[in-house]
Amino acid sequence: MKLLIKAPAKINLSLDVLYKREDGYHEVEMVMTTIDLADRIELTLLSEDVIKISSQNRFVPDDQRNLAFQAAKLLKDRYQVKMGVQIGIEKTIPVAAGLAGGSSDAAATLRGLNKLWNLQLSLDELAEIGSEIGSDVSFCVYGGTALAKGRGEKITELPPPPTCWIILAKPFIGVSTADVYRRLDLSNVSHPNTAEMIQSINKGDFKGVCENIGNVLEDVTLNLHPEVAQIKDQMIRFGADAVLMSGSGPTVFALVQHDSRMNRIYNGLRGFCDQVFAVRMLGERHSLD
Ligand SMILES: C[C@](O)(CO)[C@H](O)COP(=O)(O)OP(=O)(O)OC[C@H]1O[C@@H](n2ccc(N)nc2=O)[C@H](O)[C@@H]1O
Ligand SMILES: Nc1ncnc2c1ncn2[C@@H]1O[C@H](COP(=O)(O)OP(=O)(O)OP(=O)(O)O)[C@@H](O)[C@H]1O
Repeated sequence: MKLLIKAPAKINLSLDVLYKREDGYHEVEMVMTTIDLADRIELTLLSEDVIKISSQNRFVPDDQRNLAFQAAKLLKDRYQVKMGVQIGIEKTIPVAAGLAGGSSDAAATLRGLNKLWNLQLSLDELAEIGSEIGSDVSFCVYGGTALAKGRGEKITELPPPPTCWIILAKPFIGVSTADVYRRLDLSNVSHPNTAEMIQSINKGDFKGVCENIGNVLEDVTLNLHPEVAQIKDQMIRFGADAVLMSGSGPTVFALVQHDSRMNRIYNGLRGFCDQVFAVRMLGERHSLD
């Protein structure tokens, strides 16, 4: 038996850090949404008690360091599953880019194995298990649009944001999330207005969404990698309605409603960056069927 599951990337429409916690993590408030840029996970049921993993991408570990492997191991141990699985990962989401690629692969593996191993767990139960793998995994289990609190694992569903294009531009660098959080100086940040962002989404107010996007991690990565600021400037010059870095970066995204401007930004950035994508938001949550 074989299952093919999509693992979509996320962007952070807003990312606020409230304080550093005693456990070393940061207490966050983030508005996140899934986008139509996805890895493909192929799960094949094995009768032997083993987890095998493979990926063509040389930046993706093909052993227990892979977050999808960790997801399978966690489910297997917790529910004493005696069957095995072969996990094949076809990567489209850029790696170490602020788009939660590894987290989404792990979340898709949880959703898929729930079916393949007939575990009959709810999305809430899968999200709780996912939180043990990484802070973004719970959100990726649900997908759609949500407010994420705690260290990222406390999820409240939001309606889909107003329709627009998302143009993603990834510079020729990767970023370590732990390093960016470590360098964050909370005495010197300008906090996004999360409540206004949520209100704008609830009202379907595109202008409000554009006015309230913000990410406290952006300046940290911008200082480390000035090319991120250059990409932002170019997107604004080409007519973006709003521009922000996603997560800990370095990927930058533009929101734009007009097709002609989308084309201008997309064509203007191609060649200048490592990878450029023009995609839509997915809007809806994942279902378990
Ligand atoms: C930047 C974001 O991607 C935004 O969505 C997330 O906050 C990070 O999510 P993630 O990559 O799944 O994070 P994890 O794998 O749990 O943590 C990586 C490292 O980031 C730091 N970290 C992460 C989340 C958080 N709320 N506070 C932190 O300080 C910790 O040093 C941790 O060791
Ligand atoms: N399935 C996977 N896909 C990609 N990277 C993975 C995977 N599993 C583990 N990794 C490791 O995780 C690191 C971060 O990769 P990932 O693409 O998840 O970063 P990210 O998009 O910045 O994550 P986030 O936005 O959640 O902080 C990679 O350098 C890689 O070594």
